[in-house]
Amino acid sequence: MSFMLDDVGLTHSNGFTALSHICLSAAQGESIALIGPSGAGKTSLLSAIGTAYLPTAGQMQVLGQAASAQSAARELKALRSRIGTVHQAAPIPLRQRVVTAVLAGKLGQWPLWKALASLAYPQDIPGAREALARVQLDDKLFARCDQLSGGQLQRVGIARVLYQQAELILADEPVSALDPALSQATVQLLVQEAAAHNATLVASLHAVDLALAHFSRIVGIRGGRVLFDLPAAQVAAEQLQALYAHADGSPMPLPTLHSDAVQVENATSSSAPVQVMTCR
Ligand SMILES: Nc1ncnc2c1ncn2[C@@H]1O[C@H](COP(=O)(O)OP(=O)(O)OP(=O)(O)O)[C@@H](O)[C@H]1O
Repeated sequence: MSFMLDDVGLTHSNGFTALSHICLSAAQGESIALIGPSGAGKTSLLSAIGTAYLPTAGQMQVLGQAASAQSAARELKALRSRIGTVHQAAPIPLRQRVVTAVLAGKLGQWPLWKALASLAYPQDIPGAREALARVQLDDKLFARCDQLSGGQLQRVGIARVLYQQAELILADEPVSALDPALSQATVQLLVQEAAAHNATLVASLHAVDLALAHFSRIVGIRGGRVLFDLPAAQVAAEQLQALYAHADGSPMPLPTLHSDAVQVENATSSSAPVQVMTCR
């Protein structure tokens, strides 16, 4: 088991409940796409699984460890070093060199002396070059991050996670700054790399066609709840209409969906509403 959330809720410090009654688990090596409208709770769910926000209700286990507000800081730090996160906007200091930003993926795994030394002089230049080559950015090895485009910076964030060789990869809109061709190639790369290293991958995506084309399992999130959790081949037009419908139930134009996998344009809305999944 890679992670298991049992009736998890997350209420932020301002009192807003972003997640409720989430029951979700994944076997090690699974690839899961999270889809859902803006504000549905996808980032909150990824943050909870990555232990950046700890659940305020329910139980959670990640990589064999219970993770809660009661967990020791040392245990959480060790756990986080096994989790790689690709952010929508990579949290990379812009004055940093690309090589240093990539090597930062292993700072949590290296002994303190090596981590500090690497900040002064990169400790594994061949490793960083190899990770950058996988996202076609090896020519930028010694460039400063503030000399890169937003899309290139996003790929540096992906190279960092590939270099980290994380057991669990959480990717929050990992291709939001990339053009369609590069988005396709980058999602494919993430899925392939995760599979090659038996890492679990959970990625939130607004591009439903990319999710359906590259991931075997699709989880639909809406209003902080899991609306459906299905093999990609079983995701039908009704599920997508319910997921992206306006609050009053009227259908909303679906986000990017060009794939032949789901013929949503021709779909008629099902009269049976899609039910929110309950834990048991
Ligand atoms: N730190 C926070 N404090 C308070 N509320 C928050 C916080 N983070 C997120 N929220 C709220 O939780 C809800 C879910 O946000 P979240 O970012 O998880 O959605 P999302 O599905 O990732 O959206 P998007 O697709 O637009 O990125 C939103 O209403 C948001 O305003």
